Amino acid sequence: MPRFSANLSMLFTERPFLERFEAAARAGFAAVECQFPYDWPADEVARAARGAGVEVVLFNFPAGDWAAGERGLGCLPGREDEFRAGVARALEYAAALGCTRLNCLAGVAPPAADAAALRATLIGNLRHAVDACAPRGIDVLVEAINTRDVPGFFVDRCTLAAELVAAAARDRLFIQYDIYHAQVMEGDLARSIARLLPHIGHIQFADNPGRGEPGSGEINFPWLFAELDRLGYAGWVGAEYRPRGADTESGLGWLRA
Ligand SMILES: O=C(O)[C@@H](O)C(=O)CO
Ligand SMILES: [Mg+2]
Repeated sequence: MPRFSANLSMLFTERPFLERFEAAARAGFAAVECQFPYDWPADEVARAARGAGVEVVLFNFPAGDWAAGERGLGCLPGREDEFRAGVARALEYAAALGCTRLNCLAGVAPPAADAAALRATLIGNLRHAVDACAPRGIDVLVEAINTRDVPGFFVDRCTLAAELVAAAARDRLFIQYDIYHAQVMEGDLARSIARLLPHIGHIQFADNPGRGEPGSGEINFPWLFAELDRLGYAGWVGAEYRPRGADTESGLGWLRA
């Protein structure tokens, strides 16, 4: 079985954030990840992870005004300074948490924006992020998000994420392969993972439809997890789903299968 991490932005949300680290450890996770740790002081997050004995394996760069509907800054012309300040802030947290993977969310394309300008902005920001992170031993990832859930998201397919990684031409820049988003937009999961494997730095999953735990939708996770082993994927696989039951624990049968 792959090495699983619990995404604390979606799992164990029945508890306050800083208590989720211990809950994940008790449930059997050796590692955790989250989307944004920035609402809590880095030293408090580090203390929670250390106290629970779990590794923090990934989080996102700051992604703009989330409450206002922004879903990332990477592709947005004119927001480069804000993106770069976010990289610096993420590096502060990564140092405190010992985290070596940071994910870049490209953002939602502004209406009538020039796609070439968005692409150039994203590539420039990815290069900046890698140039800032790589000397610290930190990988940068770019994640494709489905446009049914996030209409207009600029990087909507793993094939596009792969193309951007190639165009940026930087070491330590990888795809964050989210199985849920890939199933919604592209399907053909096993073959696309196999084809992109050398460029995948992290995998996340949820079932489809509904973004719930394995077994709540159409994806054959027992087979797919075994395929990740057969393919030799040695990275982390992040459980990033909405538990269907009253609490996270009741939906962890997949972890114990
Ligand atoms: O798939 C997702 O939604 C997350 O990985 C994320 O960070 C963007 O919300
Ligand atoms: Mg994801």
